[in-house]
Amino acid sequence: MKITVVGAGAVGATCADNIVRRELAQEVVLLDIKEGLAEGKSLDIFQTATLLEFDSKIIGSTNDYTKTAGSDVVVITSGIPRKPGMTREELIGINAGIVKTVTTNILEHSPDAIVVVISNPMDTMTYLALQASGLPKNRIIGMGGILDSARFKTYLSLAMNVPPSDLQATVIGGHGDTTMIPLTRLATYSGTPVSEYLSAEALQKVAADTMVGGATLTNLIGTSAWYAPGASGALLVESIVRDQKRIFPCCVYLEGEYGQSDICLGVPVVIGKNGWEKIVDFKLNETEQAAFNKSAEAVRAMNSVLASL
Ligand SMILES: NC(=O)c1ccc[n+]([C@@H]2O[C@H](COP(=O)([O-])OP(=O)(O)OC[C@H]3O[C@@H](n4cnc5c(N)ncnc54)[C@H](O)[C@@H]3O)[C@@H](O)[C@H]2O)c1
Ligand SMILES: O=C(O)C[C@H](O)C(=O)O
Repeated sequence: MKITVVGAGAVGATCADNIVRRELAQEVVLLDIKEGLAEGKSLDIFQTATLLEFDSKIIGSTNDYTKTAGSDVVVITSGIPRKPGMTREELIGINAGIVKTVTTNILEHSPDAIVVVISNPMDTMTYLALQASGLPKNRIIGMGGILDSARFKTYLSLAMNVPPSDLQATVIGGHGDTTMIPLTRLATYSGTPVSEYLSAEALQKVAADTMVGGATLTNLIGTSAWYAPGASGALLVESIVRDQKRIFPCCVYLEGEYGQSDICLGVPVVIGKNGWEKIVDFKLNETEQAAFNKSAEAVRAMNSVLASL
């Protein structure tokens, strides 16, 4: 198994680090356009092999795509992150060009790869990667919902004072401050609805905190987050390379599912060796479906900007 991570910045390097620690591939390639960055970070990460006892090799490359040839999975993290006060959507102008070029370069050398898109605005970048590549829809997966769901569980855990790993909670819709939909109705604490532990107001606050989870971190750090994003990317890759068939909310191309078409948006999917293999129907109620439709409207408006770039 061979995995490439494009972008050796904060998210890309953290994702690659998680991938080798979990031994998801014999070979991992970290690639960046900035001279020396990917080589340096890869060497640093590989020097932890004897300390952390993993048996995956990682090498770096400055924009030499021949090194990525034959990759089974490629994770795209290249692109600028937002600064405090910005939305993810404001990154479209610069990141669209980067994601398009990277997708083309990658597929030239790894035509069979499954592509995971992390660069923001992620829903639109996933749609762009699908269009630019012409790949079958199942091989393009946007990562955002896994991260947003992890944040949802974190805020629930803090509010309820219970371990995050005992919580099941999912965020669907777009990966944007106003477009994501934390499904509070379906969240459980080991099978029991969380509404039995939290008041409606408390649950509302958890949902609101989740939606601005990325912005909160960006304001605190000065740039956007990377530990949880990198780990989320690696978890998605793990389900692909180990064919685990885990159900994660991911950004995938919809053709009528959840009432939407010709759009990439976050819905629960089964992830396995073929990429996203099946869309799971959560049977949304009227309010949730209305929120999903509104989210789709916003993402569709952003997708339409692509034509003018
Ligand atoms: N989807 C998510 O859940 C999620 C989570 C966190 C961050 N992000 C997004 O991920 C992206 C990366 O964030 P970051 O914090 O790692 O930023 P960063 O600035 O630390 O790293 C980005 C890297 O991309 C590289 N790069 C730029 N153009 C390139 C090209 N053409 N080819 C190869 N490499 C190129 C840069 O040199 C840089 O090292 C941002 O767009 C950010 O918004 C998404
Ligand atoms: O918040 C951001 O801009 C980065 C990322 O999408 C996140 O949610 O952490």
